[in-house]
Amino acid sequence: MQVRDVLVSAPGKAILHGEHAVVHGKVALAVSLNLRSYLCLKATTGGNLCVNLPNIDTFLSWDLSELKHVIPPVSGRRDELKLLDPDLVRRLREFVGVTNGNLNTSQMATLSFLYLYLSVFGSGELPSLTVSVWSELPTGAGLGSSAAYSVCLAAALLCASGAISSPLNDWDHTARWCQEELELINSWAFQGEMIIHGNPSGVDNAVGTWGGMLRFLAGKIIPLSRVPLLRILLTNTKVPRSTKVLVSRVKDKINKFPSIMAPVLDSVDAISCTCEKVLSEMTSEPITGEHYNALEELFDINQHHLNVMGVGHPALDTLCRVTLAKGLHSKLTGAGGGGCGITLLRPETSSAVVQATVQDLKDCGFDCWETSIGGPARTRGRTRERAVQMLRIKGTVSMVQIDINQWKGSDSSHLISRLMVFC
Ligand SMILES: Nc1ncnc2c1ncn2[C@@H]1O[C@H](COP(=O)(O)OP(=O)(O)OP(=O)(O)O)[C@@H](O)[C@H]1O
Ligand SMILES: C[C@@](O)(CCO)CC(=O)[O-]
Ligand SMILES: [Mg+2]
Repeated sequence: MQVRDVLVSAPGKAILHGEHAVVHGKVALAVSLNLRSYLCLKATTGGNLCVNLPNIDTFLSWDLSELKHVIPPVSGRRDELKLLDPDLVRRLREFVGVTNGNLNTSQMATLSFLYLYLSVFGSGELPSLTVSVWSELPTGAGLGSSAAYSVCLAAALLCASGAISSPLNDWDHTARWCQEELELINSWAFQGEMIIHGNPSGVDNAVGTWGGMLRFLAGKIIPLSRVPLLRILLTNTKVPRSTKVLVSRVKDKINKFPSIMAPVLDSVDAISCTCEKVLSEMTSEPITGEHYNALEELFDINQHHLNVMGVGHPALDTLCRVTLAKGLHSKLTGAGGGGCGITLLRPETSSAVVQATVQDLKDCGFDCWETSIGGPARTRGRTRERAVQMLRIKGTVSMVQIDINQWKGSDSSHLISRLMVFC
């Protein structure tokens, strides 16, 4: 089978409000980050499937003749993408040698890769490929690394199989797919997330696919086009955690104390809706200190709720305390239990205060960096450099032209060069 070489990229995300509650049908607000994952897929002739995942030290190769036996006898192309094919999952778990018990980092990534590969190509001839994924995102830290990985896999495999087009745009050296193709990528990425998370809401893969800021409610995705550009600090406490474990911990708590937890989830829902309203006001009227006061208070209230849900961590408490000492407000982002937190910076926050806060957080052993989220949706009518920069911020899943020279001088050139080592 003839497949095309593909290089794709998808962004990570930060959740402003609604993590965990969104799994239980409440509103979440999430936004893409200018940190991305990159995937290079190359057709080969060796009759095998190779995967290189340098972020998690995983380098594997299988004979296609062995892999063919994993495909269930009645497997065909599935249009219902809301559930996993249990037979294929069971066979793959046997194939990777984990029939029961939890999968480790490498096994989860491998299983979701093989699941998507066999689902996309399983009804025809299996192509010989090398797939390499490299990410700027910390793995398993709350910034949507699993979703960016799944979105890249879905986009590249669908594109290589011819199920979606491979549009390329000379103007900014990236290309995006049409709405229908993005929906297909998103639903396949959701399958990858199901293998990694167990019970994902779908918010992370939606941001990885569409980028920008989204309101997500029970699978319904509403892009928020009118949002202000916000300065934030992202802090990685470096405490390892697993989204799957944390999501199931919250579920257990809800089952144990339904009447106590239901109002907490309702309150988080109201926080997301209130935040959305404040953000919208900030684009339609002059921004005042009151807007920032409200955003800060919403961070504080939500952080308390997340502690009540049992997904806090002493390192996250430290983050909140250290930033508050400088007058800044923080909350965890993503699944919590460690991982990353987000700190809101006000327009008047001086660079001296930012630098001192970053230093204090680094002194706690954390990684910390300033970035921005939100901002206007348009990327047209800008210089190429500005467009590339905006794309990294707004960041839909996109196809990237493989000619590295064209990226010289852009932020991404060194990343793509590193990725090419594996291609
Ligand atoms: N660059 C990568 N290469 C291979 N696998 C990855 C990569 N990034 C993430 N993964 C897979 O995703 C898993 C981490 O997913 P998890 O959902 O726990 O964290 P996250 O997505 O970073 O955080 P959150 O879901 O809170 O946003 C890893 O154990 C690994 O299996
Ligand atoms: C914790 C969670 O709400 C967000 C993880 O980034 C899980 C999910 O929505 O799938
Ligand atoms: Mg995840």
